[in-house]
Amino acid sequence: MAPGSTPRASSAGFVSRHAFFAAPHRPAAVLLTIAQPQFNDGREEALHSYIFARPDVESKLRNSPQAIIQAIEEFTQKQRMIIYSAVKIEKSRSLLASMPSPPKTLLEAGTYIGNSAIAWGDILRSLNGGSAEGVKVYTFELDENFVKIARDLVQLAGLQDIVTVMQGKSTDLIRKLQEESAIAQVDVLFLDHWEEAYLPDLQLCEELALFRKGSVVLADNTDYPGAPQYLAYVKAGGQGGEGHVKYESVSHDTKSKKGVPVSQEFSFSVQMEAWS
Ligand SMILES: C[S@@+](CC[C@H](N)C(=O)[O-])C[C@H]1O[C@@H](n2cnc3c(N)ncnc32)[C@H](O)[C@@H]1O
Repeated sequence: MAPGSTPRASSAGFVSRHAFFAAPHRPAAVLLTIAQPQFNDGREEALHSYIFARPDVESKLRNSPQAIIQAIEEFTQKQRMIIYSAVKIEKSRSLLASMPSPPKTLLEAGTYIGNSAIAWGDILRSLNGGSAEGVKVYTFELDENFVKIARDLVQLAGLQDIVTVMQGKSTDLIRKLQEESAIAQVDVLFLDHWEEAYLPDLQLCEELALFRKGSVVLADNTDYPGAPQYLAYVKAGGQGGEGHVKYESVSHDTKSKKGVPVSQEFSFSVQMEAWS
């Protein structure tokens, strides 16, 4: 999609997500070589139809998160989609598996069609010995059509007891969950919505004291489309000062299908007390 054009039914945030195409720090060569993401033009409904019309939907896909993720991946070979790729999921799986205690609560900002939410549900359940007890993934999405598709896929994956798809703005929903005491602590925060919201949502989790020592924050696309303020913040270790989270942060590079390097930022809250 050309910069400046609009999707069929625009999602809130679309324009600002694409504002980076005109960002002065982006070299022109990069602008020309990276295919621009397209979404909300009917491809999400096409994915839904593709999955549910498959002859093996009941025999192979039902209650099999990994088979569903693979089916989504197969569909994306024909139609590009703005999903967290299988290679990133596997990298994240290893990272979460290395946490000293298995993560039980994960917040995801940016559900889209539910691909990564299904992966998180599957990963957390398996890291907790195959049990759904106390394991929760809350995922947030602005677009009501995407929410419906994600809920259907989560249900197909048999993860509805673990994964809750919530419609609305991530900031409002994080606050709501905390106010309703649905969450007291967050083991993993995954940021995969519009990049300008990464830092405000991270700081909201800090303000609400949702992190513990050892909580992990994963952020996708920190280099492109790019979340420069967020990156600067976590790379500096956080804002500093008494009561604030101190982060240690490392970038992981993977390559997109077209060979374009894309970066994820894995940040660990290593200290919750005063620091200087
Ligand atoms: C890159 S996609 C997420 C991909 C998804 N994690 C996956 O792997 O399938 C980003 C999604 O974030 C949603 N979004 C953007 N800003 C948001 C916000 N502030 N709150 C909730 N959802 C948001 C968009 O509508 C879009 O569907």
